[in-house]
Amino acid sequence: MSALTRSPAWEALARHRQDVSTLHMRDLFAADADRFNRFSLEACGLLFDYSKNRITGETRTLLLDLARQQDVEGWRDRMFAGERINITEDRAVLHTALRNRSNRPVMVDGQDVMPEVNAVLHRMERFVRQVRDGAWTGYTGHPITDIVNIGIGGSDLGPVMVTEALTPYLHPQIGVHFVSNVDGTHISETLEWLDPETTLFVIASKTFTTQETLTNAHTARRWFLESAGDPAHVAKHFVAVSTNEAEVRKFGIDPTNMFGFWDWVGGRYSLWSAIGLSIALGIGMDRFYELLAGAHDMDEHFRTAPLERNMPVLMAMLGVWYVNFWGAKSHAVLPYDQYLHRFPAYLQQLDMESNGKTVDRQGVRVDYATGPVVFGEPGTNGQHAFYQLIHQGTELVPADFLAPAETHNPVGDHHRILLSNFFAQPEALMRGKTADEVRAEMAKSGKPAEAIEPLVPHRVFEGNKPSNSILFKKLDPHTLGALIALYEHKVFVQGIVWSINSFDQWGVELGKQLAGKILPELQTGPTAALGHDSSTNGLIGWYRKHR
Ligand SMILES: O=P(O)(O)OC[C@H]1O[C@H](O)[C@H](O)[C@@H](O)[C@@H]1O
Repeated sequence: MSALTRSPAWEALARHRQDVSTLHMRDLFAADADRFNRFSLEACGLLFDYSKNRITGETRTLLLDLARQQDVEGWRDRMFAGERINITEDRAVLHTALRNRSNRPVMVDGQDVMPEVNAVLHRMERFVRQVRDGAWTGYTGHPITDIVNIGIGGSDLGPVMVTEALTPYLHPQIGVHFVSNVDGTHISETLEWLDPETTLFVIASKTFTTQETLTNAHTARRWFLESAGDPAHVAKHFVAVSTNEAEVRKFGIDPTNMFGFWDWVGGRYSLWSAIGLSIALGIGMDRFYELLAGAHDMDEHFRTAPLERNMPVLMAMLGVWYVNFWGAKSHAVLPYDQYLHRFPAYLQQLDMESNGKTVDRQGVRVDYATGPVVFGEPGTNGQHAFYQLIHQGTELVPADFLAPAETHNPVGDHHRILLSNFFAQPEALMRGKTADEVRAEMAKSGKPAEAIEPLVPHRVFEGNKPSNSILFKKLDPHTLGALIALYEHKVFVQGIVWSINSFDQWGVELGKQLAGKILPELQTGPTAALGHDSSTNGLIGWYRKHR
């Protein structure tokens, strides 16, 4: 047994789990009119209601005991202080420095990184202003009308999610597009509508060695040069965001057109760095600073609030409660805001790439579950698709519901209807419907009792399904920044509790290596020998015959 599962705080929670196994939230609410006040808090413009969880006051105390036992506060302070907590890559973890609007010095190896962070922000600011004002022109002298961000993973999901979320703030004359997939369809369909004379490509890659991104970038350059002819024009139409100047040069982008960042920024935490350039080009630098300020507010809350009132910590510990003590394998994120339609996809990388680990920081296999499968869709769409399983399936699926009080698009009754669903679903999940309630309801139809009875089990909802509700005034840059940082810190806290390193992603490598080996095999004739398992050989063989 691992030290964690033998630890006093863990064992106390395991015992407590038995004590509360028969409690129903319906009864907890009935017994305590003040439950909402006791289990909700507001910070950074977000209202976080966690009263619809299978918890009592004692559960919260015991969960926070576990957080303290695992030294969440110590690790948090070490992260903010720039210690090399990413031990497998020997790196600091400092995305918080990128949005450190207080400018308090942040030291890495004895040097304050804030002057460098601010210098890049200022360069971005100048460039963003030029492009948005039409002062930066293409090779024929026309202003830029379209930005294409080419990147993948952290160099795509953050920028695309934020740009979609902040659509109401986008420049009316500049379109922002994202190409990530190496499937030629993605770039072909994007370029189809664009004019090389007025298109600016942002090649976003921390390493500048990612196969998908470089393949797409080369295709974009070929497409551009078909019209522009002279490679000297590339300078007006291609900029790079990277930590790797040598590779940027090799690709043919002048370092004066490169925006840098640092190895202490993880890919999935990089939207706050120059990787956010496409966001800033879309919404403008002032709005980008508001996004950073929202995240910084959440950083300050996370850093200073006592654990009992600390939103990311509470959220994280509720996740631990379900994953480790109730056997939940998944977690749903359900934004009732169409602009947040890529938020679940973004969180999949943030959460699953960070905490999808089987060994602890010492390299020892863990004997407890780590990160859940994260999924989600905007409400109300999900309600008409997969909510059935959350309501009546055998799996326990804790869910986060998110919604703005105010909409950017006040058309007719839409927002009230949307919000009525946002309020109804968590209530329904919590309350459920008893057999007697089903009978009473069905009796109103005048059906005889013997016809009703066989149908009753199908219509019973057990209820007691946990959810968090997050409400905010309006989805603006500041609020979005706070919301993203909330989830970042949630994932961090969980990684600390599980004693894993949330900041590497070695799991991604094996597939990359094998793809590299297979690529040349796809170019050879149909009978060339293959050295894989019979399934992979069979699949490649079929492809060779049918291509
Ligand atoms: O920014 P890049 O170096 O191109 O990396 C892009 C992405 O690919 C990698 O495989 C990692 O799994 C991601 O964490 C990363 O964000």
